[in-house]
Amino acid sequence: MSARIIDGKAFAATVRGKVADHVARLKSDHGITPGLAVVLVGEDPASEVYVAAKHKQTVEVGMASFEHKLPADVSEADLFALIDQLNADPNVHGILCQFPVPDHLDERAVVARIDPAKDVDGLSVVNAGLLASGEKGLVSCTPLGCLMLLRDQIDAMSGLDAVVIGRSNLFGKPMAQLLLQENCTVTIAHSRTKDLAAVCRRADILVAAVGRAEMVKADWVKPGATVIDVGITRIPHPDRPGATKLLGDVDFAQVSKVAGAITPVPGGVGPMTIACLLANTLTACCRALGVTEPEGLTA
Ligand SMILES: NC(=O)C1=CN([C@@H]2O[C@H](COP(=O)(O)OP(=O)(O)OC[C@H]3O[C@@H](n4cnc5c(N)ncnc54)[C@H](OP(=O)(O)O)[C@@H]3O)[C@@H](O)[C@H]2O)C=CC1
Ligand SMILES: Nc1nc(=O)c2c([nH]1)NC[C@@H]1CN(c3ccc(C(=O)N[C@@H](CCC(=O)O)C(=O)O)cc3)C=[N+]21
Repeated sequence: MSARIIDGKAFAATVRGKVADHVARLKSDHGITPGLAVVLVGEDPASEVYVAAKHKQTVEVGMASFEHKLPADVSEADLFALIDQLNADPNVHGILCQFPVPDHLDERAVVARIDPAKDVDGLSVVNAGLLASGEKGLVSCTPLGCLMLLRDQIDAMSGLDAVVIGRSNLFGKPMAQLLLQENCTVTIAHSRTKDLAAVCRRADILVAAVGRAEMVKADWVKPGATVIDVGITRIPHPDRPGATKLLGDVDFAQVSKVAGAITPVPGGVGPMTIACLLANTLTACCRALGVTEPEGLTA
């Protein structure tokens, strides 16, 4: 048997379509255009590509996009001055600082400077705490995207065994909280987990977010399980000199023979991340205005 391939690219397009409809309504009913500010420090080529994609998609759904590129040696004080200005700007509803930032800057301090109401990455202590308490906040984009894919795939998540490999603040922890909210029995695995393969084999829902190419093998996967591959490793392309290729954390060729459903890399979780960034910006804008939030775009 071979697994159903979950088309994250197509699903992300429908999410962006919903966002665009709501943006149009906000404009016509309230004269408001939601705005997203993206801050990029330095010249990391991968980050440049992501930031360009975010800008393009933000404009496509009818939102305002504000890009701020700062030199790699920018001082913390200058970066904070920009964030303060964006926090105070009524045309900016969402703020994202692309990570990684250069070593002399502290990511936690950067996140802490962003107004939690505009923290569309959901990384602030306030938003992490709201999620853990089951209250309404802004949820990190990649786990939110995975949740949307899972809700679409699985009729009843309640009572299922879910295993998340990875415990980062950006992904693993919020993903586990969301699965818990769906009444899954959740295990968070990490680099110190004993017999990871056996832990994974229990999972009805297996989510891998490590960053080790193709580490999840077919005999780690329960037959019929839903497998979500978050990991992204960029390697030199085997056939095309100079080009690169993306690999996930899951050995797709083998695991897709065992799983019930699986996300590919690319074209799975990745496109959902940017779609959810736009969804979060719209949500933040609706909350700032005190108008009804769109349905189906939040946790
Ligand atoms: N598709 C998308 O939109 C996105 C993709 N990503 C990708 O997801 C991956 C994870 O990202 P992120 O969470 O930020 O990464 P981190 O490096 O912050 O976290 C990686 C996690 O994997 C765990 N880990 C490392 N080695 C092993 C191992 N051998 N066995 C089990 N667990 C292990 C670590 O455990 P420990 O805590 O013990 O060190 C850690 O919790 C990356 O490849 C990243 O590129 C990330 C964000 C968005
Ligand atoms: N503050 C912050 N928030 C983030 O959410 C954040 C970040 N920093 N730094 C880097 C990671 C990574 N990330 C991705 C976004 C889109 C794709 C994506 O669109 N991937 C496509 C393909 C992209 C390609 O071909 O290069 C796919 O998987 O199909 C992947 C990864 C967001 N991140």
